[in-house]
Amino acid sequence: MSETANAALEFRNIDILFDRSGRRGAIEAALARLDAGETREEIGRALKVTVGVAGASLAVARGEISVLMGLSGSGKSTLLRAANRLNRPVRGEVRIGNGSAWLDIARCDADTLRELRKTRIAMVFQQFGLLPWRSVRDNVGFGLELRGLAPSIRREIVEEKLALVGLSNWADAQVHELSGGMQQRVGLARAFATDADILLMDEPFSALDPLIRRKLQDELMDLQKRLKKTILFVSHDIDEALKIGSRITIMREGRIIQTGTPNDIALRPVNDYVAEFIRHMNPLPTILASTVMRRFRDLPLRPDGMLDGGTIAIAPNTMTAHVAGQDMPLKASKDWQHGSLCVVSAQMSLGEIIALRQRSGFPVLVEEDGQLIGLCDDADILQALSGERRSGP
Ligand SMILES: Nc1ncnc2c1ncn2[C@@H]1O[C@H](COP(=O)(O)OP(=O)(O)OP(=O)(O)O)[C@@H](O)[C@H]1O
Repeated sequence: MSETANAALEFRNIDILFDRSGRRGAIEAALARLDAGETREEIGRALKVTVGVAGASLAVARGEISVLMGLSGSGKSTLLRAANRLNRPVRGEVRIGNGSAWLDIARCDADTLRELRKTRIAMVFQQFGLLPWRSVRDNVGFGLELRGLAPSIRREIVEEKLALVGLSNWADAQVHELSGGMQQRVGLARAFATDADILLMDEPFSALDPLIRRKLQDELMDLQKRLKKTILFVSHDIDEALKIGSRITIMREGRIIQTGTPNDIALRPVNDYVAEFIRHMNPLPTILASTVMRRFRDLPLRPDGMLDGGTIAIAPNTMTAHVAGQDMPLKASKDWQHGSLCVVSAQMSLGEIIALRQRSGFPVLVEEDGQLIGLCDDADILQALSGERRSGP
């Protein structure tokens, strides 16, 4: 299946320009300069037109969390806001699946747009966007009220969404009585209450302190496993992006520089700009066992026919290993007990591998499709942490 066939939302060659000159024809003139290869800065200086986004194409797959990453001013929010036409592209399409057809949000009529915003696309803002004089319950039900749903139906939906975000006991509180983290949960519950299949999240956690922020990231990922929404998420924090994103898009000066899975971005940055972002990341949740490990096929053979892994020798055929002076069975489980070897999936994160290595006291073995394929020992872990990673199969 092509990438776009499974897309719930798709940006195609989007240009978003802001005219500060007030002159007729300024946007057209800016587009002509853009096509001629002028930079955002040159166009801004010559015409007083800001290039918010240029030539951006991105397919957001159904059920994924797609993160837009970049420095301040790189165009993340501007692109996100094109998804519900808070910003209208001057060129390009914003396609949303509508039954078996596609709808262009950039060009649809006002009634269709209103309907899309009410039922299909919900937004969660950094500053929560709550109504402080209303109760938690009334904030969550606000969108439903606008849609004219009867109070009894509203109440039922609101209770359900409050339970989802763990705020059932706070339904009657005023939002100003809640902490920042709780207020953002109200924002989430409000977005879920609309039943929208697409959520736009503009730095929703960046106003929160780091602990609460991490907790809400975890909660969002848990909720997402159950709800399977299509989420477009803006962040300027590489660790957040790598943690929650199924795919990450790096933007610079209005343009998309690279889109890929966290592992792709971390291991195969397309240029120095992306590599610079990666240099500042925390690799623990992102780097996978398949990247950290030494592959069995690269290990030397000992005279007794076992694979020589340094502190451990392995006989994959008989599923045994010789380590710390004893023969031990290899068991395919990530459950650890001190003194037993662990076999983990190739998809396990470096953070988890380190924990297992510490707890078991032995190198961690890696399997894929039921076959043992490699091992991670201290030297492999240190190498991964130092940024020198083995890549490719
Ligand atoms: N409504 C607007 N009118 C004029 N210029 C705008 C408008 N919205 C965005 N811009 C400009 O477009 C560019 C991209 O801004 P945008 O807010 O999308 O960046 P960002 O990557 O989201 O940054 P941040 O992380 O600081 O929010 C900036 O130069 C900004 O000044």
